[in-house]
Amino acid sequence: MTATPPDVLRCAYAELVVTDLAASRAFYVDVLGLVVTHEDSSALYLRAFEEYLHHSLILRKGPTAALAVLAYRVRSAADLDLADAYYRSLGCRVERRAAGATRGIGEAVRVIDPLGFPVEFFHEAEHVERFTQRYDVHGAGALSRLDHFNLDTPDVPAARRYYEGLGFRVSEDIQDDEGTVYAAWMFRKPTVHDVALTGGDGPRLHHIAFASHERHQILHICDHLGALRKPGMIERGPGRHGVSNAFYLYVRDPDGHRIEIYTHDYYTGDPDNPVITWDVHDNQRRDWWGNPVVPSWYTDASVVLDLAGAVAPVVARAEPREADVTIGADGFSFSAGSAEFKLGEQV
Ligand SMILES: O=C1C=CC(S(=O)(=O)O)=CC1(O)O
Ligand SMILES: [Ca+2]
Ligand SMILES: [Fe+2]
Repeated sequence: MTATPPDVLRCAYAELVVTDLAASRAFYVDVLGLVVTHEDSSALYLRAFEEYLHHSLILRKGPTAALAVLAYRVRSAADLDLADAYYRSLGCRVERRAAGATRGIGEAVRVIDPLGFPVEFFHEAEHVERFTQRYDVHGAGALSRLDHFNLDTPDVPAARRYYEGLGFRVSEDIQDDEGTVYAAWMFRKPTVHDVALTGGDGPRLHHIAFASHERHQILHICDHLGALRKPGMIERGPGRHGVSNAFYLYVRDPDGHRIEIYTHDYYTGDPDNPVITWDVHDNQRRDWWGNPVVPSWYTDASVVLDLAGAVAPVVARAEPREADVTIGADGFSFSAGSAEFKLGEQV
């Protein structure tokens, strides 16, 4: 009999290993405006303005830039035993962590999931001041909350089945007419996604996304990076996504970790929420305006650690790669079903 999965509420925090804590602090606090809940010589605990749990991002100093853990909040403490049994039934490495093993987080279950990612499930967490209306401390680029994780994984259908087993539903995906699946977006909270599965060499972290309330906050972050003479930290965008319809920006932190800033997408909470499937050749799927996707967006991602802190081996994607097959918003462009042809940069 299949074990009962934990009741996942949402993506809740990530821990990134960074090689220069001061440089990272300058980026995440001074440019992105995240609030410092706690800091010491080895780590920064950060949150966005609408968040009242201790943190949604930990930056920990270390020798190799990597993802240390992705954490999902579960509905109750009872879900920790369900998580423990569920992952043991899947044959995964499982660790129980006492309250406080991670500052601000209660008892937790940490696993290496079937896709090779370090994932934690927790319920209890320390509450701190929620800065929703502390407009006196919001900067012009204020971020409201953590929105999603995007994961590079070689076999998207297998990853989709694994997350469906956890009760996640698909909101959108990208396929071709041979049935190859290039990416899928899946949710527990009623938005487009808590996790996106991007077909690629993995396990690797493609990005972590924070939501802002307005497009002007995204534009301010771009202007701020320009003022710092650091436009190279802007990797892709600003623009309007086809998938999710969110206004977006991708930036690269001092270690190359990718962070997306993402304005609100759309509500997905009804049981009959329609799934949107995009053709991989539709040049509006990744950018509604048909702008090319920079090659680094397809190639670069952060390695992940195992429970002992070693870098996990990366498995190459066997299926076709999106950047190789599409002439959509990644190079030469045409809109699905139309003769319009727009020359872009060839990948
Ligand atoms: O959050 C996202 C929503 C949409 C897209 S896409 O580039 O429009 O496919 C990418 C993304 O996964 O980062
Ligand atoms: Ca651009
Ligand atoms: Fe994203």
